[in-house]
Amino acid sequence: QQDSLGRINVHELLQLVEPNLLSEDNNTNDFAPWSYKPICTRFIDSIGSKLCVYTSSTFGNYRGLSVFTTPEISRKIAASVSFRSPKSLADHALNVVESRWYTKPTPGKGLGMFAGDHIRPGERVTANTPILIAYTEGFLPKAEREEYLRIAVDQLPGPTKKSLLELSTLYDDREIPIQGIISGNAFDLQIDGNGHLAVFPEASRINHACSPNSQFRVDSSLLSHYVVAVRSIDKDEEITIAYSNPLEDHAQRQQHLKQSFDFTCRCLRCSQGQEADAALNEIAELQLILSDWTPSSEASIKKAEKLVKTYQDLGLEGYMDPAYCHAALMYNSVGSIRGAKKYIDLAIEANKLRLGPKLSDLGACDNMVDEFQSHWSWRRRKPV
Ligand SMILES: C[S@@+](CC[C@H](N)C(=O)[O-])C[C@H]1O[C@@H](n2cnc3c(N)ncnc32)[C@H](O)[C@@H]1O
Repeated sequence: QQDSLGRINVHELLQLVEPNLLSEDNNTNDFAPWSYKPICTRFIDSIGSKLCVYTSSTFGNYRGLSVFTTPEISRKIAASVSFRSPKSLADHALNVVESRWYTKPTPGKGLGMFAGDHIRPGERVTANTPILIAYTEGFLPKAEREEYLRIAVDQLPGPTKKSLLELSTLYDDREIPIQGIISGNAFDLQIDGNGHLAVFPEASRINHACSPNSQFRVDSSLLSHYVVAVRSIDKDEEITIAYSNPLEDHAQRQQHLKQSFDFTCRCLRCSQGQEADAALNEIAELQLILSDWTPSSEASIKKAEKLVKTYQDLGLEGYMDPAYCHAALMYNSVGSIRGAKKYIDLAIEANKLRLGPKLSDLGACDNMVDEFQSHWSWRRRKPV
């Protein structure tokens, strides 16, 4: 039976799955912190493990969480600070029900999320724990994966299960509805170096734009997902994030969005088509010049300021840290601590917004704060 699983049809599979649902441990009822006995697949050679469904009905202030992953990863999740200390979730204001936003239908994009009030740049829009996490794998037959995911969803608390099943679906395949929902709504979550897909139902209602007014980030150590405004958002304005890299050109963005999310983007930038790519080319050109440290370099303060402005004009406020870093280096390289300080502070702020408070990857700008004169870039260029 094991060898033929990949070839049997769904009806046969449905009869097979029940007896094949192996309990991880038949001898004890002690599966805390999980609320149900884990239900596992057989050993999957390519993963080097079985995969099991684990559900906590109480995690995240009784919002609940189901996980389909390996026993080893489930132990890591259970040992994480978010599981051991519910207070840590409160400390980070996670799963707080706020009236900062509401959802309503949008023309051509399904439901969308809108600002219930004016939201300032840097303010949080959502901050939540996931309700479903699934190990990313392509080894289980889809129908079999669906069976386990169905159990994962059925074991969630009623309102949480409802919020998941109401989400939009990427493909209308009645045989694998949960996978349709996951494909259309999940965010990547790395746990212990292993890819997982995680569903955060609030953020799932946020539509895409290529000049988004908000930015998301996932904190795997705290099992949390944040959406933060990157520019001022008016009351009743739609809240948007980027599903694809906004620094890619029009064709690349459209291809990614079509392939991964099955829609054609008609946002302001996309409506200008390839014409808007000229600004991206200008960014690339300016960055190349500003990265040239040879004596014949054409780098200048004017070009650094132009780079910052081009990012802003494209509505890429959430992606500004490289531009600010170039500007900080440029000012420092002509001995202007004032200019360097202004831009390094902006670069750090933008970087934290994008990657979270714990991470810092400023590349060439690293170690510049308060060390302007000992930084490698100090007076590297002749003032013009
Ligand atoms: C994560 S959901 C976003 C919320 C969704 N609109 C809903 O009704 O629940 C992703 C799906 O929303 C739609 N969508 C998101 N952004 C869009 C856009 N800019 N243009 C058209 N459709 C969009 C696509 O169908 C996409 O697969």
